[in-house]
Amino acid sequence: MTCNYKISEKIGEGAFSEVFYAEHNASNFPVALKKLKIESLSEDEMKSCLNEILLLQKVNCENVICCFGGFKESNNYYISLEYADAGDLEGLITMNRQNGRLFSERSIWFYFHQICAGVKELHAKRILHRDLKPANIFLTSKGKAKIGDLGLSRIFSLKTQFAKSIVGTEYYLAPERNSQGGYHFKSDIWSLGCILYELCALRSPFNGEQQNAYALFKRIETCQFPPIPANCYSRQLKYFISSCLTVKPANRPNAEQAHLAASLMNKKFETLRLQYKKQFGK
Ligand SMILES: Nc1ncnc2c1ncn2[C@@H]1O[C@H](COP(=O)(O)OP(=O)(O)OP(=O)(O)O)[C@@H](O)[C@H]1O
Repeated sequence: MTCNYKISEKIGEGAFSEVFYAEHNASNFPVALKKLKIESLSEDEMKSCLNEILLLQKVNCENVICCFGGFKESNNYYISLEYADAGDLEGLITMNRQNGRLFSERSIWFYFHQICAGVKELHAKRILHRDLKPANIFLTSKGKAKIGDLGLSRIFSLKTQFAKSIVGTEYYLAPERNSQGGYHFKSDIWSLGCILYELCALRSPFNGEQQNAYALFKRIETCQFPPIPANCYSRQLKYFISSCLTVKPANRPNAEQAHLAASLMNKKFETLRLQYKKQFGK
């Protein structure tokens, strides 16, 4: 695949890539083109990267950013991804925090059940995300939430962990990541719990004021987090958070169970909304 895209402005940058908005030459179809900083990859990492792209192309789910493929051009390697035109969940959470506005429970389940659908699909394909967090949940103007930045995080994980220990954003890591337990499917479920908590509290559960890495690991290991705002959210929502944020991975739900429960809650709140609209006309 050669470069069939008109590349426009840079829309973002990560530790190992720059991302550009681009349009397919023939169809004008918009994509996010991720240009990998190849110099930061060894030959083996590059090989894993290519394998990963093949794997990602097999994922077909409306709640996961689609990977169209990769190509090399003039010593640069690009990955072509579905373009999300409405920012990411972190941006939305920040906006609510700045405006002093909480998400309604209906919006929380609306986004969260979609995120669970994406994780369910990845886990069904035996793919771990490893870096689920609001910044990696992309949004579209049609109201879709899509999990992005996956797969590559597997290759970059060691390097990224190093990068993150510098900037200190390990708030979403499961306790077993800090021990011999290693990372597995239930670690992604822990991260789901962190995201659900953050949608309610507008801050991550383990993001304490002025804490060092040791204090953070301790809080994660002992599962200490402040309660979500009182009297705003249902018992089921609080239960969902605590079942994901459980130190023993075996006690957390799997992705299928999480998706089922979140979809039922979404349906319940959507029905309530429709009933309200019928009664009051708004
Ligand atoms: N599919 C996409 N659609 C729209 N914007 C995107 C897409 N993918 C990435 N971006 C934008 O590009 C930015 C950088 O993304 P990238 O994946 O390179 O790095 P990151 O995930 O932010 O950081 P790091 O890789 O260091 O963890 C994102 O924050 C986002 O603004």
